[in-house]
Amino acid sequence: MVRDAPAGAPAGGTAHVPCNAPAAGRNDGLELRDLRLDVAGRTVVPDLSLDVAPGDVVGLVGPNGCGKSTVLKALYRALVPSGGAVLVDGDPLHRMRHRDSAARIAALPQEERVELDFLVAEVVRLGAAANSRTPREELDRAVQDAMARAGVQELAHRSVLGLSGGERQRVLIARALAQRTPYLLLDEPTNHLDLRHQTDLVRTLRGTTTARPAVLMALHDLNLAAALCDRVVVLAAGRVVADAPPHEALHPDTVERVYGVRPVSITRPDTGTPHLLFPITREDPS
Ligand SMILES: Nc1ncnc2c1ncn2[C@@H]1O[C@H](COP(=O)(O)OP(=O)(O)OP(=O)(O)O)[C@@H](O)[C@H]1O
Repeated sequence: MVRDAPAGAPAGGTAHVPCNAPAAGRNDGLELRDLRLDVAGRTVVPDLSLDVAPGDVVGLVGPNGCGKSTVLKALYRALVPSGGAVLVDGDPLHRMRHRDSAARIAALPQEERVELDFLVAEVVRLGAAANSRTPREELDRAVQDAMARAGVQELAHRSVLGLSGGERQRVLIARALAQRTPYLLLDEPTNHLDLRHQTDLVRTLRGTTTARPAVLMALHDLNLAAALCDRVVVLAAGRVVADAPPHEALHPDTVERVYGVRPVSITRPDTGTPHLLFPITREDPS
């Protein structure tokens, strides 16, 4: 893997504190154009194009090893593409200074290790400070607001080293939100989260606001993807198999083709929306 530079601290935008507007004043979204991504001498993503419109919540799903995290790493600049380009509101991401891209894109990497003996509030502040476009007098408010949205206010004065897996994940989500960027990348954001905190995260990401950040996130739970996302992109072996609204992208035929498991689609009695059931049984289905 070619490393571009430290990924930088993550961040995001909030319902109460609007995310910062695009630096160039344009609002074209995130555009991945003919992206080729090589990892350890192997092409993991041969030729990928997709868009994330401002304010959209887009899910990236697919089997283990299909390239979800690799795509996100290229977008948060932990990996330099071997071909193609990423445009952020019309500007080439990989030609920007890191301080400029940190004002536009925040990230929650997968399973990030936190090894420094920092207090929770200090970690969240790293996210707020990573965005040079946030005025200094706004930093405290960005930190408090992000901690409230991620439900970590009571942990503010605890060391991150002593937290449970789910608590640590929420702190890293708060750090991403505190960056107040117009684009937010999340790699498996519900990892380690219990049911209530998963529900809270859905509310946080879907909160009604005109300044909501656009989100691109890798997810394993297809029903969560359907509930959360405006669009779902299904990847298989680094290629886009479907890119459509959830009920279309997650059609049982597509799921079976990509995962080798056929779900049953039912209609949820409470919401009237489709819900996939998977045949996990003790019987051998063959
Ligand atoms: N550091 C590395 N060295 C060698 N191969 C790597 C490295 N990182 C990723 N890969 C390979 O790249 C491919 C894509 O990995 P990636 O992490 O993007 O998959 P993913 O879709 O996010 O998978 P998962 O659902 O398991 O998280 C996999 O085959 C993986 O083994």
